Amino acid sequence: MRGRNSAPSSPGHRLGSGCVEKLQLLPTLCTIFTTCVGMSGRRIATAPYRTPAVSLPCTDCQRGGGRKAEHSGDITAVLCFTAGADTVSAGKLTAGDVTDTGIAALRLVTRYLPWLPGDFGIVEDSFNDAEVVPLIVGRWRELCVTAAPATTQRLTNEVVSLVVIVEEKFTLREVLVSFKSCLVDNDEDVIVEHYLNGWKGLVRFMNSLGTIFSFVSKDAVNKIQIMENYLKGENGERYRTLQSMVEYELSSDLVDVTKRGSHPESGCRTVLRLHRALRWLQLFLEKLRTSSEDSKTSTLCSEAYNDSLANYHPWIIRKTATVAFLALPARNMFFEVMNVGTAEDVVDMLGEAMPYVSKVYDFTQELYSQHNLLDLP
Ligand SMILES: CCCCCCCC/C=C\CCCCCCCC(=O)N[C@@H](COP(=O)(O)O)[C@H](O)/C=C/CCCCCCCCCCCCC
Repeated sequence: MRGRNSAPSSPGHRLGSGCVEKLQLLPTLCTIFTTCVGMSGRRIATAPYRTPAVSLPCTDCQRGGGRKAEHSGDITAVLCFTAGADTVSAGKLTAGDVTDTGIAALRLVTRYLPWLPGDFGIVEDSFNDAEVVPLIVGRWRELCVTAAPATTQRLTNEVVSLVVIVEEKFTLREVLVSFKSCLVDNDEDVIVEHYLNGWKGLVRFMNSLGTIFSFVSKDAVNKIQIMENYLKGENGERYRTLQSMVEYELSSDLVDVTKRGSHPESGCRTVLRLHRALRWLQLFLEKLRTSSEDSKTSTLCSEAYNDSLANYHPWIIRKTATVAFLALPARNMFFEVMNVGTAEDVVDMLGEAMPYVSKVYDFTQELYSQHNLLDLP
């Protein structure tokens, strides 16, 4: 388990080779299968981690009451624990931090700390690699750290820290704002940080649809994390915009151009993967916007996928994605999760958002095309 000062690692690093990553699709396929045929005993809810409000007394910062109002409303909460180590810094938390010890502690907490809001029995299910990664990329806060109420001492001698991570409900508006604000210099450049924020918002949306898409969000989170590591690194300034990133990486020979070699996770390559996914998003959102009330989101999503991302994915991923799309909620429910208002409001907001998403896509496409980067391995 990592402590406060340990460096974050991407899930990809921990998994090792691509083969291992592909193997990880098997549990997803099983989940999809059991969900679809109703054999799992519990269907995946559309918003499994939502709780109505947070009212955590924080004996460390003493701000429990003050934050109560701030956090009222629909939220997503996840508990994480460190055993015998210093507090897990929220910003440094990765899936690797959640161990069997954490799960055991969670069981104890749900039994002994009745003041914790929400149904954490459900959250417990999310304590595995596939689930925790997406949940930590949202906008969350450390609410209650260390020195939890006396009852904590009944947990176990080992558990010394309790971190409560709260994620606010997704709203399409924040994604719109991110994609809008990432365009600079008369739409001639894209700020990487805001671009990633847009993706983080989308990943949160996807997470709220249930665990079935965790294999997708895991990959997206991995790529977001790679880019954030560059931004935080010593050459972070070079990664501030897409233009500067491309210029820097190409001029410093940091891109594997023909086959994967010494730079398998270059910024250029990583953004290219997200960029291709942005095309899918563009097509999907446009289909959603112009769809009729009885349109099937799974069909819209599938069509958008087949016309974009599918061209770059191997058979196993295409099949897995296609089956997962079947679990997408109906159009009205889908719109509801966007948290914008009525269906008309969603359509209006999509109309407002689309030009920005398109501008970001077009700019990136042009930049990559100019530098022959559209086929990076
Ligand atoms: C405003 C709300 C409406 C739309 C909400 C959409 C939310 C979508 C959020 C994230 C989209 C996922 C982005 C996926 C990035 C995939 C990048 C990629 O192609 N990766 C593959 C190649 O990477 P390397 O191996 O070369 O490093 C990787 O192999 C992919 C693995 C995962 C499968 C990706 C399937 C993509 C399906 C996209 C549809 C998501 C469905 C969400 C439904 C709302």
